[in-house]
Amino acid sequence: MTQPSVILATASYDHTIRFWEAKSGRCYRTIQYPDSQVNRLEITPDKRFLAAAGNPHIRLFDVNSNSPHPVISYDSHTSNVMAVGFQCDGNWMYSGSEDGTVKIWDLRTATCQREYESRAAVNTVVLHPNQKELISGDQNGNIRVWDLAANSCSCELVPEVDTAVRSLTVMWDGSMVVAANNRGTCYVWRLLKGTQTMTYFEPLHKLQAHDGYILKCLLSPEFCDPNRYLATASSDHTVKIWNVDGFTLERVLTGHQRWVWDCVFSVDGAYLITASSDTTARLWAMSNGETIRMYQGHHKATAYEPKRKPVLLTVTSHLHPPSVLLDLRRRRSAARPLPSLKYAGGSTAAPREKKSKHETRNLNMSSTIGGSLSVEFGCLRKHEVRRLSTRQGSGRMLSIRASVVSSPDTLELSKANAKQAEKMVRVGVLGASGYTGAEIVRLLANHPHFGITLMTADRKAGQSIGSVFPHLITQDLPNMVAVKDADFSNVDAVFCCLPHGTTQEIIKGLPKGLKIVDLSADFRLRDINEYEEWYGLPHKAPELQKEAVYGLTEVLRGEIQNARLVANPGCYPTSIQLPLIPLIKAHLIELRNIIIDAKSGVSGAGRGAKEAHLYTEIAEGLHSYGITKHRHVPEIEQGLSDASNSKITVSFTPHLMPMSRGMQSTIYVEMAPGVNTDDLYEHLNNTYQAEEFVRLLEKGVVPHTRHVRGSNYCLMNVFQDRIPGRAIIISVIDNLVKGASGQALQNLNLMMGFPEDTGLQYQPLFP
Ligand SMILES: NC(=O)C1=CN([C@@H]2O[C@H](COP(=O)(O)OP(=O)(O)OC[C@H]3O[C@@H](n4cnc5c(N)ncnc54)[C@H](OP(=O)(O)O)[C@@H]3O)[C@@H](O)[C@H]2O)C=CC1
Ligand SMILES: CC(=O)N[C@@H](CCC(=O)OP(=O)(O)O)C(=O)O
Repeated sequence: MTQPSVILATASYDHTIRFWEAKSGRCYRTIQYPDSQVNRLEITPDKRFLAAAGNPHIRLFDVNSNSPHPVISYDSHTSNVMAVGFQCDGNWMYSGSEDGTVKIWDLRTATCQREYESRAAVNTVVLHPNQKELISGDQNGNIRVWDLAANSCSCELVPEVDTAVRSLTVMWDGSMVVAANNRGTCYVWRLLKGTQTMTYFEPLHKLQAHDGYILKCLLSPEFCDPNRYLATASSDHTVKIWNVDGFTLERVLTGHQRWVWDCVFSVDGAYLITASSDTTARLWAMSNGETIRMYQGHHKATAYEPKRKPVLLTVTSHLHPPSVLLDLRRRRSAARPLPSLKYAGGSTAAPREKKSKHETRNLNMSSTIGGSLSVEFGCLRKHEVRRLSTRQGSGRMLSIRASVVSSPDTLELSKANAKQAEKMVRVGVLGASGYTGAEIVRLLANHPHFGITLMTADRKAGQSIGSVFPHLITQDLPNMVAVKDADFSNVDAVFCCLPHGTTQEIIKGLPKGLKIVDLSADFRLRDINEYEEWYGLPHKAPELQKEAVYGLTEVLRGEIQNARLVANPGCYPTSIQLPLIPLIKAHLIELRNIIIDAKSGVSGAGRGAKEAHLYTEIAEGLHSYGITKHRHVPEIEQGLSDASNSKITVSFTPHLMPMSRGMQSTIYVEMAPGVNTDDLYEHLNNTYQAEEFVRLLEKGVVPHTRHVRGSNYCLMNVFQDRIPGRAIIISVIDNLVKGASGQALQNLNLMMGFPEDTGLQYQPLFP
């Protein structure tokens, strides 16, 4: 699909996001956002995705698809997300929330890489065009500058004590910043480059722009130059356009019937789009201030919202008039503040000094760059760098500043520094003498933050890892001990690589503070009766089952991040659910007649000696087993049924292949009426294009197990069946990596707040 040159999207408290044809005013796509209001929209710099900030998620939608589902969700805020934006090359995303934090996210893995704690609800965040400083404004009236290189708060400004800062905007060339507040006032600072990376704020102007609240302020884009404008959208139903040269009023845009919440310039600055709680968005010509088009379709607040809460509209756009074919890398963000309950007579709504309309005041402020106090401006200026707490990853306090590399562009931890600065996560491997345990040891050999302090075995207790697995002889690790002799005082997290049936009691006995990834099947089935039926064993830890989170990373990332106990999926279920869940969620395939023909390497059965796994029984042939009765059936059906909200029954036949590792699932499905294999391909491609480990091959290319050997990848593809209306999906993984230890490590990375691919960047071993 070709990239649209015009993107205009709005969202509202009516729980929908709408895409509009800018010229005709037609709404051509509506996305439901069922579980929250949408506070804020932003388009990625490559214009492929739309970020929608809700409560408490940020979700990324594909601009070019018709999918109602997000491509990825960013889930660690705990309250309304009020601001979202992107680094200019789209390497990372930032956000601000009513939970009082500003976060930086790895776009692809959805992990929070940094967290800065403000002391009040964050209403607005902007990124300085130098890409090195985030500026946030909060409900208590504080403006804070977060120096990304130093990883600290480098400056605090309080233009008006206890008056919420609703919106911030930075000039495209980084020369000026404007803050707008609840009293209708704009504060303007000239930005000056300091001796190091730090920017200095020189008070420049105070503008009493509106009598009501200013809900959004926005400086015009680069291609407006040499004319420079400031737009201020207000609760007084108007938008005012100010000439930045002297801050004189250029024009007043009137027409909206209620509060104007948001506005955004077209790329060339010739148009402004506004969004109002009168449920309309409007396109205005900057040349004469007239409405050119109205966008109508949003509704009043839904039953979800408290009565009388205003309908809030937010807008984002990439409006490219055909004559303008310039790439705008520094397009300004379309930040939009939310209503606050404090508006209704709260402390922030103190009586205002009555001023003449349009009055501007040049306060002739001190030009001292490092001045500690500018009384005229009513603003405290702290040149002393203040260290507010910062966090690395989701929740891990970073106590040592030097542990962050100086390159704010990549925001990656310097491995060397991080090792020095941070405590290693001490990992226990229960069942290290088995296949999946040994695979964990192999993967952790290159992990910068995880170190093994404990390993257990049963028959092989007392032995060294090198004696049991000579390929791991180089690993300087403690000898394996029996579980009963294990000392967990030296352990932060555990991989449990034990046979099912033995695991529940062992995990129940572990110290409560440990993070646990269980590779066995003991906590995968939510329904304990189902576990007992399929595994023929009583469940020994039903209370723990309630807290266990199923660890299919790409599907349940948000839950996994916050989990203490993760039930790592089975290998067959991983290879099957990864392609089927997105297709089911998008209603692209029928829920009946799903037939799965799956093949596994023999290591899938573990290292224990069994007659059926002798070379003579396995070699030179194919061995079907567990027909209709395999214990992965309820696990597969649980995941697919969750995706469809209805009970799904599958036909699943596993086979043993004469190979040591690898797994292929060949899945036969019926497509929904009107759907073809291109639709399935497109949807899977969209779903997984931002994923590191799940990849759709080029059309027609067949996935083979030999192409994932030793790696954490899942490769898949879709083929047209000869029977009309049916499709064949092939998915391959390495059963010991993505099917077990690799996915387990991906999950523990998430649980400990590290990028989820840490220690997993092995390319497949081929041939
Ligand atoms: N192999 C695979 O591809 C996959 C496996 N899994 C699951 O991961 C878990 C581990 O599998 P895998 O590594 O293949 O199994 P293995 O049989 O290779 O290893 C089992 C491990 O558990 C130890 N162990 C066995 N019985 C006990 C016991 N009663 N108490 C304490 N420790 C015990 C063994 O010690 P010792 O060797 O000293 O006797 C060994 O370290 C299983 O639940 C399996 O179903 C999940 C996905 C894929
Ligand atoms: C080849 C082979 O025997 N494979 C195993 C599945 C491996 C796996 O994922 O087992 P868990 O569900 O116990 O974790 C089996 O079919 O039982």
